[in-house]
Amino acid sequence: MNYYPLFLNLKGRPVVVIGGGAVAERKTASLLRAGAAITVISPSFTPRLARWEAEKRIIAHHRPYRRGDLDGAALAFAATDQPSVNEAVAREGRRKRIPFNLADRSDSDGFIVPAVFSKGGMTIAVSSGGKSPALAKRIRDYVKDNLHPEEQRWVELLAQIKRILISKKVSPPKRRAILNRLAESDGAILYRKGEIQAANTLLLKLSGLRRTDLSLPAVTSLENGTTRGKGIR
Ligand SMILES: C[C@@]1(CC(=O)O)C2=NC(=C\c3[nH]c(c(CCC(=O)O)c3CC(=O)O)Cc3[nH]c(c(CC(=O)O)c3CCC(=O)O)/C=C3\N/C(=C\2)[C@@H](CCC(=O)O)[C@]3(C)CC(=O)O)/[C@H]1CCC(=O)O
Ligand SMILES: NC(=O)c1ccc[n+]([C@@H]2O[C@H](COP(=O)([O-])OP(=O)(O)OC[C@H]3O[C@@H](n4cnc5c(N)ncnc54)[C@H](O)[C@@H]3O)[C@@H](O)[C@H]2O)c1
Repeated sequence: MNYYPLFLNLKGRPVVVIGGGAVAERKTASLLRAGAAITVISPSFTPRLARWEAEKRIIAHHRPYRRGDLDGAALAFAATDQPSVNEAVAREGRRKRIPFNLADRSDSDGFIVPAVFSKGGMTIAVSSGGKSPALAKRIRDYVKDNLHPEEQRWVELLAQIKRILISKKVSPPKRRAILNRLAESDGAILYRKGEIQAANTLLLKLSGLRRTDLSLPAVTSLENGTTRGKGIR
């Protein structure tokens, strides 16, 4: 199945999780990271879910799912060990046009959740489309292990440059060309090796910006990290 990948802003949005076991706990953990307003409904809860309830990080209803539980939800997750209950949640989602996730199906007509790694401004999401979640997890771990911390600084730097180019009203095609050139360059590798001067020269050359344009905190903060040298001036 070719699912459509996207990144949702769930900050403050109501999300319902049906089930209180290991899988519900994992889905809830990632929903908490996204800042969703989470209600978990289940007769039993893992210790971690119970702790989140005690800490008021989630709302918990200690009872089985019943029709109507999805009312007002932006998203719903069915993660019980009862296929008939999960299917009932899906039916309610379909009827009310609330996107739903079925944890016990690999060919869901709802949405599926990828294996995710997120740090700094970069998120890596890997999906096998339901074929092998274990493999998606392994590939995510491989990318994670090979993503150098300097890459995360590089993202911040490119974000700064993008904002400067927009504020200077550089035309969109020119902006795109500059930012693609920078993303494809060896800049991150040079910073990683501590070759700050060479990296700065490359960055200024490719961006077409002047040194004075880049006297921004996120850029100069390169001086404070693992890299040595004088940073950008
Ligand atoms: C990525 C991750 C995200 C998350 O859940 O947060 C996720 N599963 C993870 C782990 C994992 N899941 C399973 C194993 C055991 C090994 C294996 O089976 O491979 C492991 C590995 C482990 O536990 O170590 C078993 C399993 N999973 C599903 C079924 C039903 C079925 O296949 O029929 C069964 C059989 C149940 C049974 O045997 O009864 C179904 C789904 N699991 C998905 C996502 C969606 C597809 C994503 C995709 O393919 O891209 C989908 C379709 C629906 C959904 O849940 O969204 C998360 C990584 C967590 C992390 O980040 O570390
Ligand atoms: N998607 C995945 O990543 C993945 C991974 C492993 C297993 N699974 C599937 O997900 C299911 C759940 O896995 P688990 O390890 O969390 O199981 P679990 O046994 O730890 O938890 C099941 C939870 O469902 C709750 N529940 C049972 N009936 C309910 C009802 N009527 N209303 C609300 N909650 C109810 C139980 O109280 C319990 O909290 C498995 O049966 C399996 O099919 C999915």
